[in-house]
Amino acid sequence: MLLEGKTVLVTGASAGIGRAVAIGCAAHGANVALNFSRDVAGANAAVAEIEALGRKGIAIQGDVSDPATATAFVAQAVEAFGRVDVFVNNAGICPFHAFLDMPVETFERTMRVNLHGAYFMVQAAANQMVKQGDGGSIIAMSSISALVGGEYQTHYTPTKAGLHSLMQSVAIALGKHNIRCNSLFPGTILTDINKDDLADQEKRSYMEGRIPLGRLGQPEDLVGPTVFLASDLSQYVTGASLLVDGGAYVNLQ
Ligand SMILES: NC(=O)C1=CN([C@@H]2O[C@H](COP(=O)(O)OP(=O)(O)OC[C@H]3O[C@@H](n4cnc5c(N)ncnc54)[C@H](O)[C@@H]3O)[C@@H](O)[C@H]2O)C=CC1
Ligand SMILES: C[C@H](O)[C@@H]1OC(=O)[C@H](O)[C@@H]1O
Repeated sequence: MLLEGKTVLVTGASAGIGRAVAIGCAAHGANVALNFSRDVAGANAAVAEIEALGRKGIAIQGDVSDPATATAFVAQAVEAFGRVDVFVNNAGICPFHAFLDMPVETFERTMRVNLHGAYFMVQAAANQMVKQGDGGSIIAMSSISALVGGEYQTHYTPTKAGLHSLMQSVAIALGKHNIRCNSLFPGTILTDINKDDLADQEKRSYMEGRIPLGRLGQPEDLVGPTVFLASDLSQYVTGASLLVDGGAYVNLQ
């Protein structure tokens, strides 16, 4: 088991990629603390799946845009499991909207959830890992959107580039503590975040056609890459990023 005995924390884990990754880490031996914002039923169902795998799970409610959520999440996870080995910053929103009339509130909310929230979560997890004194792994669910733009994502893509940049800088700041910090760059993964956008069949077919592996991603496609970065298999990997996009990024023509 690659994550036997490790404690993994995942934000935004009641649904989608976060939920798949939380359950996937448990399948590889970890106990998992889940942050969630509103979906109590989804969070409890994920904990039940983790427990069915013979691992411990705990769901802790909190809006990541509030910096106080970060310290509370880490403190409650430590109270439950004693330590933090792996922190996965996953929570995120992408309310698609045109650039020219982007509401200030939509812009600011996206920044606060995706980037400000990540900053304080990563800081809280890192402080706990430093206190423990034996290293750790921090993983940011960035995006292919860190590298390329989106017409209706002008508020979102900068947060994903920012997350990747944050991982690069904290990889330097935390290397002396043997805390590794890396980004995952998912392509288009079928979740609630893009359900409405991909309800447009023409757009969905276009997106599928861009992917050399011939399909859109599923949340479970992120489990292997996350477990790799969480585990000692990647012990010399830090400040890195990994595309998980079926090849979409390299497909110019
Ligand atoms: N689905 C996709 O195509 C891609 C998704 N991503 C990223 O993956 C991450 C997960 O997204 P998905 O699973 O696709 O979407 P999702 O909408 O299914 O999941 C997002 C999760 O974040 C939680 N969340 C939202 N705001 C929150 C807040 N203020 N506090 C705490 N939790 C909050 C939601 O409750 C939900 O559990 C996001 O950061 C997203 O940007 C990156 C690349 C592609
Ligand atoms: C929500 C989008 O479908 C998704 O989010 C990302 O980060 C990807 O680039 C996709 O555009």
